Amino acid sequence: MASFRVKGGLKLKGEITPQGAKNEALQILCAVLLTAQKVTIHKIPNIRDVNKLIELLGEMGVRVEKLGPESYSFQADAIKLDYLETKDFLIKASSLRGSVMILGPLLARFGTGRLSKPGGDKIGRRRMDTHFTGFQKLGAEFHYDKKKEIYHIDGKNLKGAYMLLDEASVTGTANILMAAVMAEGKTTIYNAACEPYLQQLCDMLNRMGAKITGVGSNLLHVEGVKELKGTDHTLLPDMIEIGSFIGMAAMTQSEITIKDAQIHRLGIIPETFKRMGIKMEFRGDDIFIPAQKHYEIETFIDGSILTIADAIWPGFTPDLLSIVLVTATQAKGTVLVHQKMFESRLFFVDKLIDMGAQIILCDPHRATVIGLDRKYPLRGIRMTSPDIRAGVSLLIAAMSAEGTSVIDNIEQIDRGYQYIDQRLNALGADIVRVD
Ligand SMILES: CC(=O)N[C@H]1[C@@H](OP(=O)(O)OP(=O)(O)OC[C@H]2O[C@@H](n3ccc(=O)[nH]c3=O)[C@H](O)[C@@H]2O)O[C@H](CO)[C@@H](O)[C@@H]1O
Ligand SMILES: C=C(OP(=O)(O)O)C(=O)O
Repeated sequence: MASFRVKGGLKLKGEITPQGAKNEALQILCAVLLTAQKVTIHKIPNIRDVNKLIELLGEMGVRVEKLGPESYSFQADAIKLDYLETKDFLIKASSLRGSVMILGPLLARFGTGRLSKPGGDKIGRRRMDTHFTGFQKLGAEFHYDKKKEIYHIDGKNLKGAYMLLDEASVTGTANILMAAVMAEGKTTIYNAACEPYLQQLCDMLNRMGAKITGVGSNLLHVEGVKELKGTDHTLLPDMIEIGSFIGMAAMTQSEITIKDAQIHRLGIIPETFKRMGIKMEFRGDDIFIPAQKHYEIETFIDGSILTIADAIWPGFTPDLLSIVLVTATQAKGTVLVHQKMFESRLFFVDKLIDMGAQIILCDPHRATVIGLDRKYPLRGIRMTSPDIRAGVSLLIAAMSAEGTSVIDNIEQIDRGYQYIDQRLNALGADIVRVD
């Protein structure tokens, strides 16, 4: 288990370029299974989850070629379906959440898929019903081996269907969409998730020959085609990394420019940080955050305490609520953070409380943060990172704190943030990786 030793109280200065988006990468990488032709992908981040998925694709028979530091080509012209029956496959596939999205493409192209319980953050229940109900609507048969915890999905000759998803699941929508693109006839997916990464997936599939309309809305229409061809795709900048850098700049009183942020695809994210009093300027496609001694959380118009809650896109992404929460600890004012989607994602606040933050955990979904307005700095402590976003929130807390902190279990952070220690040290941070 590796750790970060973080010297607090340092101000950062300079430019940082966001990595390619983790959660988009996981969808796009699974989509390479949909064609026997070559697919080239650019801006692939060098992070644990993505590397694991690339390795898994390689084991499945996909020919993987590294073309440059962030570019790869993939060719799925010799998939070894018998590998899906091995223990090695089940173990590797279950080590990350994103692997669940190999099921849709496998079903579409080969009429069969297998998976053991997918991994990912332990942040509450993470059900998969939406995925399987969608596959069943297309005519596939689903079987769950309870003893071995293996999901089986089988079905040749999928047929297009109308479906109203029981929840706008991100990976569920991607999975069903990829299963539907080669189903016979017309599929309609209502209550689809529509975040930018899904829009990117739709655009990529359309370039491969799919016929999807309604992109960007929660009503997708798919006209099935016989086969798909190769394409080139470039990932968006990671919006969760961008949000993390905004929070980090405010907490550490740093002057940072986030380069090439594709601001028009960030939805409500910049506005939400602005409501916390954080000043930022859009300079072309860069976000300039000046060093700011104080930032004051707005209230609602009637003077009541601001609530920041997650919601499906175009609402505020749940993956940034932990960052909002830590950033509020040194703001002036009070905010109620309401994590509606996941029930175990706020428990990391006990570490922030140990550091001196004023937080009341109201229940598993809600925490009230009373900002200290920098009257008292947080204190450096030793702590463990429970999940990817809490991990980065603790890193931000440690960077702003007085003294030195140690963060254990940084494998969680490495799941989704590329060379984060080196990139932040280049701006003036002091983070040492201890193995
Ligand atoms: C690999 C990947 O892409 N992971 C992301 C993906 O996970 P993932 O696709 O697994 O998450 P889902 O969108 O399926 O659902 C997330 C949670 O929200 C609940 N839910 C979802 C939709 C809804 O309308 N109502 C509702 O309550 C679900 O029951 C679940 O507990 O989307 C999540 C929600 O943005 C993000 O946190 C994850 O980072
Ligand atoms: C929850 C997340 O990831 P995963 O779905 O891979 O666990 C995340 O990226 O914040």
